[in-house]
Amino acid sequence: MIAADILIRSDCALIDSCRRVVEQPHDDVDEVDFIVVGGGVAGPVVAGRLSENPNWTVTLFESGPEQPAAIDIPALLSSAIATKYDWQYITTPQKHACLAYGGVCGWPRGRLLGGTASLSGSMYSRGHRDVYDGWLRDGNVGWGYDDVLPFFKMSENNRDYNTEIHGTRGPMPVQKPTEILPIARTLMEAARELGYSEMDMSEPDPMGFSIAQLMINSAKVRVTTPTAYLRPHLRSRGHLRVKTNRHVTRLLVAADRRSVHGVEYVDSANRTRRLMARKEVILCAGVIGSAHLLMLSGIGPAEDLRPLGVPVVQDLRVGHNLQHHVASRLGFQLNVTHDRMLTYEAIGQYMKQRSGPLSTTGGLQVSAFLRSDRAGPTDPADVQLFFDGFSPNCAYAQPVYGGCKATTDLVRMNVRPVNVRPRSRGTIRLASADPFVRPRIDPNYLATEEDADVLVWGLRLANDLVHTKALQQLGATVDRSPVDHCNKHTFATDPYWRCLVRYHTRGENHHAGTCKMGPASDPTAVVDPELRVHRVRGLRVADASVFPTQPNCNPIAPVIMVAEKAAKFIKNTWR
Ligand SMILES: Cc1cc2nc3c(=O)[nH]c(=O)nc-3n(C[C@H](O)[C@H](O)[C@H](O)COP(=O)(O)OP(=O)(O)OC[C@H]3O[C@@H](n4cnc5c(N)ncnc54)[C@H](O)[C@@H]3O)c2cc1C
Repeated sequence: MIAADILIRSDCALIDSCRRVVEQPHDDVDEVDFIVVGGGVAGPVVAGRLSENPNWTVTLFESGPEQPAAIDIPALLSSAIATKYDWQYITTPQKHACLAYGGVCGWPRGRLLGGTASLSGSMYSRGHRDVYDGWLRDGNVGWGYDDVLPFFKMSENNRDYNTEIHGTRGPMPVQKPTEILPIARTLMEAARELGYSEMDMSEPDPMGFSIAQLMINSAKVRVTTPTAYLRPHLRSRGHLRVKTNRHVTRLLVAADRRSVHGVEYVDSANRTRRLMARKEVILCAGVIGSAHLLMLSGIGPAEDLRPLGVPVVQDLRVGHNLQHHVASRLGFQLNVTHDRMLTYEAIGQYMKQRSGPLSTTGGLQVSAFLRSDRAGPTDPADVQLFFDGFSPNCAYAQPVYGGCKATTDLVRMNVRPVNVRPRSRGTIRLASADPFVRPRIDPNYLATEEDADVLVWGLRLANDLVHTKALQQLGATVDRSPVDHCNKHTFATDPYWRCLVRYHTRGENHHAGTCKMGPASDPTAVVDPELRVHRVRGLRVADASVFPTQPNCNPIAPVIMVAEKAAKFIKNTWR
């Protein structure tokens, strides 16, 4: 990755390497209008939009550093996982899942500009319209599908579709890969054989298979929100400041406990500092970070905060309602030799022609939204499928994808069924009043039998896919090598799949819900439908933590939509 980073930085036309944030060692102001905490997906959107008003001063704090430029190369999408750019969270031991790993599953989360999207597959999808209509039914006025659609379109510059549901003038480029790999065509053929049709993953009721649209530009460079919303303005907007390597440790709450007027943070020289906000603080620190900061500041469940000596500002259900898509996987092998190696030639080919092994996301070019046998005939999809493999060897990090061995052997792939409408709910709880002690993350995976059933259905389908004529022509064979704990069951029977999902569980990196949005009448709500923290002035939350129920899709597009709406609310409040 270092070689790729150096080369890519030498080409400013290719990538934003010449407009990267330069770290400022000193902070010279004590007060601004708006403080945005977290430079992941949502933070750059909020900061970028607020700074459109030249009269407002805006500071964005990000705990981690700038993105290394090489992360934007499609095939290196997950290369920062398990590095210093990853918070590397782990769950508490689970009773019903992750059993092959002592009940503990890993949670990669980005600690750098671009946040977790910097580690992501860049897939663009929005989820079923009923998810948003459900938010509206629960009292979130202004959040039904017809209300949120304009905010999806506002951010989108779709280069494949110019229809009424897509935007074509927003800052985020969205398109299918220009070079579709033969394996992606084969997977689509396999899906057709099983009777599935092709869809646009952003339809209001997405169902079927698709060559996924990505947040990628025509130069085959992945685009995250700092690139789209911040970097173009860093030079021209002196009132917008992006401060990397600044970890916010708590909110500054007024003596009457009814308003927030700034933040305390630790800078890269380990100095504790304060910045005051004349107007608002907006938390965009993600499902873990935003909940953690609220609880450290006394906004959270009183019964958890008091024993830790944290004075209670507001007793709100922060950290509850944690939702997480959950997955398992079926491995298979193709009778095809691995030709997608991570070499200097591959880097050269990418730099000169934007082609070759580095230019694509491999098997992740294909995805699917499907109804399992647990879903009703008109229900939203409850299964999403991903395909791992056909990426340069070792471009993915070890802990997530199970080891890395440079090889020219036969290609190995995974089909990954994901339960995207899990019923189980978990918690994030404060473990200490010390801001550097991580909170306790309990996703409570597969607490209901229905959640496991959905994955069992997904594994059966994965097995059927591998046995289609299309994949058999490539000599596909399912990996039956012994799987710890499940060998006592006959392969491909329901007891075997049931064992696999509970032992070889994987969190699917899509988290939500720890600062739930809901009206004042909802005792579990943390923010109101304008994203203001209930009963606390000057404080909003805008990121995946506010989703009352998780969209049944990849969450980056819904997070951007939330951030666009947040900016609109704030502009309306202070105009
Ligand atoms: C491997 C992987 C693949 C994925 N693939 C896809 C995909 O293809 N498509 C898709 O739509 N989604 C994907 N996702 C999910 C997606 O990346 C997340 O849902 C999304 O990034 C959440 O956005 P956010 O703004 O809520 O949080 P984040 O992106 O996590 O941003 C939070 C930011 O806040 C910072 N922060 C936290 N605490 C503090 C603090 N105290 N002070 C200062 N800064 C702080 C963090 O460092 C981080 O930069 C993937 C995730 C992973 C891990």
